[in-house]
Amino acid sequence: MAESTEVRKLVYLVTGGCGFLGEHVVRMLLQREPRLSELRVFDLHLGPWLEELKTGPVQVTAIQGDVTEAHEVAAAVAGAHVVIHAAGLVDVFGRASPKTIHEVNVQGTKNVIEACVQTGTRFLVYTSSMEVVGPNIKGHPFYRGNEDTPYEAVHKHPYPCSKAQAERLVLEANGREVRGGLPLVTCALRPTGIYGEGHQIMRDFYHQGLRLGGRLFRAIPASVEHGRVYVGNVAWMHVLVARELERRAALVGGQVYFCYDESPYKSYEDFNMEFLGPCGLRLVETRLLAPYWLLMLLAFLNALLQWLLRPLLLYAPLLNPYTLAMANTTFTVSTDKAQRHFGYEPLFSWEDSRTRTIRWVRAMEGSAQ
Ligand SMILES: NC(=O)c1ccc[n+]([C@@H]2O[C@H](COP(=O)([O-])OP(=O)(O)OC[C@H]3O[C@@H](n4cnc5c(N)ncnc54)[C@H](O)[C@@H]3O)[C@@H](O)[C@H]2O)c1
Ligand SMILES: CC(C)[C@@H](O)CC[C@@H](C)[C@H]1CC[C@H]2[C@@H]3[C@H](O)C=C4C[C@@H](O)CC[C@]4(C)[C@H]3CC[C@]12C
Repeated sequence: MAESTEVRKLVYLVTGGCGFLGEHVVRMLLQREPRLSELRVFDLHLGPWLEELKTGPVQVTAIQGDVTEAHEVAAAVAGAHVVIHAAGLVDVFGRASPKTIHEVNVQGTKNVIEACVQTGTRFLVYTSSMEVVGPNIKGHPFYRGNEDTPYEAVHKHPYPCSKAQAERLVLEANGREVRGGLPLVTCALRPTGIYGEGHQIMRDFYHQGLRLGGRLFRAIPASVEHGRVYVGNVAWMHVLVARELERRAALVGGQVYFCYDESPYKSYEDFNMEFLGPCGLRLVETRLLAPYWLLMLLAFLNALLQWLLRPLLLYAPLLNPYTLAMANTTFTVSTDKAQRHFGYEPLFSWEDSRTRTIRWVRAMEGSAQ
């Protein structure tokens, strides 16, 4: 941890700083980056909780803005030493159009890169995703793979396509000359499925279970492993790599890093039950009730219903052909690249991550009663 006597001179910008991950990154920076003089939080939707952060030694500047608007991004980036670009449209449920997903995730990232080049900001950390790699459209498993594991990363869904395009733009921008003549240093972090306080999908599963009398019905075999990572450790990896980008530019610049921790390798549903079980929900085995062909039929019916109802209302259930295929394909990582390159070690143990997440779900339970 950097010395607390260090001079406060750095300006950081976090785009998407009011999102699930973004809020944890903002709070982690305020706790663990003593060189901060100003922290700019840029988001389409600012959270009221930002106000409570304005009483500390770091100037917290809330900026309501849209990453698809180049001038708004340039104004927010100007004068920043480091940009952590976490803003994005995370949609695999058909809520947003493919065009909008592309505009936010790809054009928005282009705007951030160009703003760094035009204003002279040299360090850019991009929040990419495991989905840049897979699971691919062929359902090929990726079992305990690393950044160099060969894998046919072919996608059709707008979200993984947009994340892959954006990541490529960020990595290709590494080394570009920025205003002032020095090179831009970029890297991309690929978290697996993030969980923890504020995870909307976990909230959706919890409320679905409450509606079904405390039961959730298994749709995925327990044997299918899905990588998960605690949000606090994802935030910590962002803070750490942002700190090391300058000192280790030659090694870290232009690199990608999977982001995971000691969270156990389990199926998506079994992993969720680590938190929902202690909060009173039960996972009902449905091997005989819901064969895979029936789940596929239900998923396609959901997609058809979504299309039919779209002129009237947004129908976006958890189960659709894409989410079923994703959940049904093993995708786990095992790598020490981030540890070797910039000393990443999870800040939160599995036990601590689990306890914190259960505490959060229980707090929801209190609000749901
Ligand atoms: N949640 C996960 O499991 C996961 C896993 C890997 C990577 N990621 C990536 O992490 C990042 C954050 O994801 P999250 O889960 O916190 O999602 P989130 O939706 O909670 O946060 C995204 C934030 O970006 C903001 N945003 C959206 N469009 C914007 C725009 N046009 N201009 C400015 N701000 C905009 C949203 O308001 C939100 O606050 C995303 O880039 C996502 O692809 C998420
Ligand atoms: C209804 C059942 C089939 C249920 O098991 C569906 C689960 C499904 C909603 C999730 C299964 C895998 C999740 C994705 C994965 O964790 C990685 C992701 C990448 C990240 O960048 C964004 C979130 C996500 C796409 C995540 C979304 C929910 C799942 C599809």
